[in-house]
Amino acid sequence: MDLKLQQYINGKWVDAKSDNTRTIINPFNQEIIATVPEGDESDAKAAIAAAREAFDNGEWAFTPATERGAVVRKIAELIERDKEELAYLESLDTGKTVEESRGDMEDIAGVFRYYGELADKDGGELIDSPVPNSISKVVHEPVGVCGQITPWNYPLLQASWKLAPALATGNTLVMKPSEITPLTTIKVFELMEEAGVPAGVANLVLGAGDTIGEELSNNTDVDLISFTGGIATGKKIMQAASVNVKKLALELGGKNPNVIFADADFDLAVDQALNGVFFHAGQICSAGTRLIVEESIHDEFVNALVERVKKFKLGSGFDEDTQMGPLISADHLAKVEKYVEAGIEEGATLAVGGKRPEDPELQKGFFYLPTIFTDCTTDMKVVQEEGFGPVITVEKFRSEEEAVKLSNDSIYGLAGGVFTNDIAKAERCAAKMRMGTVWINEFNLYFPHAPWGGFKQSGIGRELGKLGMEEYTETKHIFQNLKPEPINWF
Ligand SMILES: NC(=O)c1ccc[n+]([C@@H]2O[C@H](COP(=O)([O-])OP(=O)(O)OC[C@H]3O[C@@H](n4cnc5c(N)ncnc54)[C@H](O)[C@@H]3O)[C@@H](O)[C@H]2O)c1
Ligand SMILES: C[N+](C)(C)CC=O
Repeated sequence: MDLKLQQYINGKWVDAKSDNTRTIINPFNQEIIATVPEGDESDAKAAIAAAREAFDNGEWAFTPATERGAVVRKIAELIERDKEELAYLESLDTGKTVEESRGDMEDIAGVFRYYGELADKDGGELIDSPVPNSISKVVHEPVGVCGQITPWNYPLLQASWKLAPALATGNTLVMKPSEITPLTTIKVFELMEEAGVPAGVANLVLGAGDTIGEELSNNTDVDLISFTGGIATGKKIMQAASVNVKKLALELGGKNPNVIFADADFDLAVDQALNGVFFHAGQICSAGTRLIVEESIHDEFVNALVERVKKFKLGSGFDEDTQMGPLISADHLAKVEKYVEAGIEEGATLAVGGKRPEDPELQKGFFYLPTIFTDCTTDMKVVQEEGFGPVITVEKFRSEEEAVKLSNDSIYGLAGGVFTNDIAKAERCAAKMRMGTVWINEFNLYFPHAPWGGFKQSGIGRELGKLGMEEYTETKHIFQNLKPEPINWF
């Protein structure tokens, strides 16, 4: 593996100060694929100090946005140059199919290109001042030192949503990827160094959340935390970040409704219901795991899903016939199994799946069969909680109002879908569904131009789009009196 298996601090590739290491395994067969440094608070402190120095006394914040944009676009070019290697590493690390990883790499290059092009498009604005003989202008400045923490399910995609806008707006940063899937994030730091990101501007620390992650949240030299991960972790970060009132961007979990009306295109809805959940074995924040089907087509729709699910090919992400790979870890597999047990105990009916596969080829990996529960009610834990695995729950509805009510009966508000050929009805539902993204006759589509993020406990703020860039800026009003006179009040 041609990869610097180290941390990157102040422009240097380094081991952990403690010399501790962590092994990284392939979830398909539990083979060791790499050994990386296991940093701790002292490594995090060194990286934060480098980022603080680079922001306070370096040039990056005052580099013309046009030049910053060119560096960010160069990163996009290098990602495209190395996309096959990056896709290989992502599938090796996460178990997802290499086709999915190739798609991720295209998306990721697009994110860096989008923010590279947006970098110098917002020079602020002149205000038509109400005060005679004055100049009033609004400018956007970088926030400062940004702590960036990412999850294991889309390691490089979620990293790109943070790195690209932060660099484009002149911030410095310390990134901590998930300790179990660091490989593509290491690679992109190699590419950022090659693209000319100055020493100290982007720093990479490797290790656990309760050491490095907590240091980033607690350290008063960090001005912003951008976190993507589970709600429980997000709440801990919110509390820790209050130490110096950090700016916060939180992209948290989802339990995403997918509403299927009887007047939908049936085959499209079946296909999209499967795509909406079983990509990456359901380990997707916006997976449409909460299926809500109009009663009149419920049985036919469920039967169609079950027949398709029974034919799924599970296997290695590097086998081109594979449709679904393993879950990320033994711990996560155990969590999904407990989640399914709870569904059975609550009275949901197992229509298909609900156990590990028996295929001898799959016994070394963390595999779980695609699973569908019917006879589900909104009060069930298996309906309300994010299982983060290949598990669909199915509820019925009889009216548009009931469909929307069920969709909104959740602590989450990340994303949702509506399938119908009555576009007026789709728009009415979309207007009432309390979530950051609503797809109509589509599911799990996203691109750099449109903002992404959650209502309610699915998060705070937005990534992607212009809002994703604004998250990394502070807004300043500069007022100049051209004919100043004493006020003589006192
Ligand atoms: N909203 C989105 O866009 C989005 C995208 C991807 C994943 N997710 C969510 O992420 C979750 C799955 O990812 P995960 O299992 O890696 O989540 P997680 O919360 O367990 O870990 C996420 C990151 O936080 C770090 N961390 C753990 N404890 C920490 C602490 N106390 N302080 C600081 N950092 C800490 C981890 O090391 C990891 O890097 C799911 O809930 C999924 O919905 C959301
Ligand atoms: C990539 N995304 C944000 C749609 C799903 C992440 O889990």
